[in-house]
Amino acid sequence: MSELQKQQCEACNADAPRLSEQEIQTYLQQVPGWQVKDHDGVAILTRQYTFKNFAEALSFTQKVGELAESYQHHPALVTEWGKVTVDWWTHKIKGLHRNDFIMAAKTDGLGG
Ligand SMILES: C[C@H](O)[C@H](O)[C@H]1CNC2=NC(N)=NC(=O)C2=N1
Repeated sequence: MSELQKQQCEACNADAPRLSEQEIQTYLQQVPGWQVKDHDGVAILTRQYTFKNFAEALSFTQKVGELAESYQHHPALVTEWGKVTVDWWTHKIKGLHRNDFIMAAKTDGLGG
């Protein structure tokens, strides 16, 4: 299990600072497969997982949903045939917080 996977999300409020570009680059190295994309000026951490069929993609989506509920930190999820796209960001700060990288590492731990 990676260091990020073991960490807990801390409560994040609107005053929490967004990660700097340098911090983002450092954290990205710890979650191979994840990328940062820009959505209307908001940085989002994204990854696609592939599966054999729709049922497996849906089952993984459900697991990510349960993880999200347990941490009260919620991603955008797109489920397609053989594919799930997971986007993490922190709505309250309109950008990336360390929590998003922790959740990305925990998502990888679900065995997608
Ligand atoms: C009250 C509740 O905990 C907040 O609105 C949470 C819900 N889930 C969340 N999920 C994410 N990804 N970012 C947030 O800022 C966020 N806020």
